[in-house]
Amino acid sequence: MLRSYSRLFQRYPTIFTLTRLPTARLQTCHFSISSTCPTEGLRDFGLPNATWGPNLRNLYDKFLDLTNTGLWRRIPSHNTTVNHLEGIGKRMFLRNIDEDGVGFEYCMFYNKAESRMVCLFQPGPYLEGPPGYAHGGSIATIIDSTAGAGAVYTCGSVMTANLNINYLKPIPLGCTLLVDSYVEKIEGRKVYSRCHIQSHDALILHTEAMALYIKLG
Ligand SMILES: CCCCC/C=C\C/C=C\C/C=C\C/C=C\CCCC(=O)SCCNC(=O)CCNC(=O)[C@H](O)C(C)(C)COP(=O)(O)OP(=O)(O)OC[C@H]1O[C@@H](n2cnc3c(N)ncnc32)[C@H](O)[C@@H]1OP(=O)(O)O
Repeated sequence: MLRSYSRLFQRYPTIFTLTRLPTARLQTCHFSISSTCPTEGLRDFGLPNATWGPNLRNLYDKFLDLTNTGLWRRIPSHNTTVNHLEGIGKRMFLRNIDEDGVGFEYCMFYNKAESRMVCLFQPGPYLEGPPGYAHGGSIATIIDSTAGAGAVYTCGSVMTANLNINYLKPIPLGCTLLVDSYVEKIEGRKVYSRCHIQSHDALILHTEAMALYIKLG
C-alpha cells in the first residue's frame, strides 16, 4: 500500500501534500449502497457541469485518472439517499437546490485500501456565512458527509455521534477545495475518522476535524 501511495504522490504531489496515511489497514466490509438505494433514472450530480471552475475540473480529471489504477473509484451522487422522491419528495440536504453551482458543488472518490474518502468541493454563494466566505455549518456538512460516506463505504451504515472541528482559515466562496478523510480506527461499533480541508493547490489548510460514527445494525 505504501509503495502505491508513493507512486501516486510522485504523480500528483499537490493532491497529497497534507495527507496522512491511516495508521493501520482496517478491516472493511463490502457495503453496496445500490442494493438499498435504487438510483435508476436519477441524475448523477457528481459529474462535471458548466459551473465547475477550472481548478475543480482539473482536480476531478486527476482523480478520474487515478481510478484507472484500480485503487480509487468515483462515487456517484444523487439527490436522494433512498428511493423516496415520489410526489413532492424529499431531498438529501447537500442536493436540495436545483440550480447548479450555487450550493454544495462536489464529487467524491473512495480508496478502499486506505479507507479514504476524498471530496472535491466548490462552495457556492448560497453557503455564505461571513461576507464572501462559507458558513461554518456548511463546512461541517461537507466534512460530515465526506467522512460519513467514507465510514459507510468502509463499515456499512453509520450515524454521526460526534464531530469536532477546528476552523483554521476562512473558506472563500467559489474556491476549489479538497476534503480528505479516512477511517483511523474501529473499536467495536465505534468508527473514528479524521478529515481535513485544504485548498486545491494544497497551500492552505482550512479545516481539521475528527468524527465518531456508530455502526448500526
Ligand atoms: C448525507 C449523505 C452524504 C453523501 C453520501 C454519499 C454516499 C454514501 C451513501 C449513503 C450514505 C448516507 C449517508 C452518509 C453517512 C453519514 C453522513 C451524515 C450523517 C448524519 O447526518 S447522521 C445524523 C446526525 N446524527 C444523529 O442524529 C445521531 C443521533 N444519535 C443516535 O442515533 C445514537 O445516539 C447513536 C446511533 C449515535 C448511538 O446510539 P446507540 O444506542 O446505537 O449506541 P450506544 O449509545 O449504545 O453507543 C454505542 C457506543 O458508542 C459510544 N458513543 C455513542 N455516542 C457517543 C458520543 N457522542 N461520544 C462518544 N461515544 C459515544 C457509546 O459510549 C458506546 O460505546 P461502548 O460500546 O464502548 O460502550
